[in-house]
Amino acid sequence: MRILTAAQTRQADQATIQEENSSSAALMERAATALTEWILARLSPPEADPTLVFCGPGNNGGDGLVVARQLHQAGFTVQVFALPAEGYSPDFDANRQRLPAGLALQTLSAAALPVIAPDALVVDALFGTGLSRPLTGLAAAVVQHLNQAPARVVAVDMPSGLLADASQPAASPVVRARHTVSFELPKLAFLLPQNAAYVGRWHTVPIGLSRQFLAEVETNMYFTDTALLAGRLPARDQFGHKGTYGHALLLAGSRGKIGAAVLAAQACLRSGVGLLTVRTPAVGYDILQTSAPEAMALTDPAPDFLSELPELTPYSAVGMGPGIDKAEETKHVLEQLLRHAKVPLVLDADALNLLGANPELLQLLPADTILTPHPKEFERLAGPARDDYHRLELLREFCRLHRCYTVLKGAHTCLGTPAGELYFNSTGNPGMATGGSGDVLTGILTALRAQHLPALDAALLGIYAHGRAGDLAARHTGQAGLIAGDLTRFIGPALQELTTPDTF
Ligand SMILES: NC(=O)C1=CN([C@@H]2O[C@H](COP(=O)(O)OP(=O)(O)OC[C@H]3O[C@@H](n4cnc5c(N)ncnc54)[C@H](O)[C@@H]3O)[C@@H](O)[C@H]2O)[C@@H](O)CC1
Ligand SMILES: Nc1ncnc2c1ncn2[C@@H]1O[C@H](COP(=O)(O)OP(=O)(O)O)[C@@H](O)[C@H]1O
Ligand SMILES: [K+]
Repeated sequence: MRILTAAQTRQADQATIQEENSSSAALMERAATALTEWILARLSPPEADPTLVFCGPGNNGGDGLVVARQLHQAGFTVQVFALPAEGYSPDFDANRQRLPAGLALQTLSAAALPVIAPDALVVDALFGTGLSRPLTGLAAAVVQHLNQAPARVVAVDMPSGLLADASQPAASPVVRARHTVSFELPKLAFLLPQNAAYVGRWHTVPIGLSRQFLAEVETNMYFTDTALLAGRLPARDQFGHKGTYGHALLLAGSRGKIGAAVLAAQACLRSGVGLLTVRTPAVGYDILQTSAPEAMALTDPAPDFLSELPELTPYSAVGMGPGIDKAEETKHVLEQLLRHAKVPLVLDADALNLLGANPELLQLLPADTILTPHPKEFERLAGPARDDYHRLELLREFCRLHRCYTVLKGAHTCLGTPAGELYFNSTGNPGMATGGSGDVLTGILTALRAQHLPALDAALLGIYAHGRAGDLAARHTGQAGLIAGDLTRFIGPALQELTTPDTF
């Protein structure tokens, strides 16, 4: 699905209203009803007693008024408050009129902010996508009051004070929500680690925005879901043989880190590759042959680290990095690889650190190479970022400049493309924050590239399947108990879910 800016979200509302020949009040009623239902599905009136709804002067506040009315009608003990303002949006005013007699709208004042009991439910409907400047005065005081209260906060559309798609002004307070319930699509702000403390757990509820608008709106940001992946992974050919599915080469491992080579090898084998050869230093020979007997071992003459690039002609893709070292000889191997490879490359870990330490090598990067840095490795490649938004700018620029696909790993791994698109991943869990998870991803990506998938398809499918394998594995192990080797068992089922079914 697409990720829209705040301005595009307003356009989506307008397009929907026009297409349906309805009104903004009708859309507000629908959006707020979806939110009320979200609450009703989770809490009964005694579990949210009292419920305090805080409304701002715009349509976010209007949503709050509708939610207050509906929860009151559903038997909740509701109190509803509004910020004083010179003017309120027309739909706010209309919904103020619709408040039932037993539910008076109270105007907030700095001198008498309402007491919030620990077991209260707070609905934050102060500001949404219309926030236009930093919060000051009473609005800022109310946000701070909510943040000091021990109660659970559900934010409507956005935690108030947070911008949907740009960095926060430093001194502006932001509501720290337990849950943020947004309409139809996630906002960019939800996907960035720096906002996690404000957004809490985020959810989207469908409100029937125009399908046509959402399919056609120009954007370069996407949230990767199964719809976006449909048709990208072909079913296996009935008469396919091991030659059909490519021959991958992994350059991996050093003394003490042969495990990284094993993990990448097992992941590669589980991702459908026809043949796999693994080049490790000599110390890795017995280990690899024992723990991944399906792979061919091609050992380097050096005992402890990679020192020579093997002949590349047999291979249809090469992955380099898991567990290698930053030895001068290994840098030479990387340089030779970049100069001579005629097949797709995947670079990870110390291959990236070697690139960062020797930026002249970046000029040799073949087009469509996939790089898989975590944020620290990315910093070594592209320099320090001021914040998460700036890091995305650096990512776009880096991919454009080097015509590469860069997988910036994290909770919502972000794939940058040479065309300037950003794809945020939707699968995975914190159980995957464990040594070796990244090695598994390199194995998957190398296998998909070896099978002749285009770089974009391989990266999108590989990142998604890696996270999905983590989600499937965690059902058995729990998040804390998950280790990288568990991921390899579930890559097959994850890829199977994404495989294009045979149609009649
Ligand atoms: N598709 C959607 O996303 C829908 C969105 N709706 C709601 O509409 C909201 C957007 O409504 P609006 O555009 O009216 O915007 P908001 O209600 O988010 O805020 C705008 C109001 O706040 C004031 N304001 C902005 N920054 C301020 C500041 N720093 N200090 C004090 N006042 C400030 C503005 O003057 C204006 O009155 C969404 O967040 C959502 O809750 C729904 O009602 C309908 C569907
Ligand atoms: N909180 C999380 N939620 C989802 N995925 C995560 C989370 N933490 C880590 N991951 C995933 O686990 C992998 C970790 O890779 P990396 O940092 O290279 O680890 P290593 O070098 O130990 O293999 C990445 O693909 C990342 O996206
Ligand atoms: K809000």
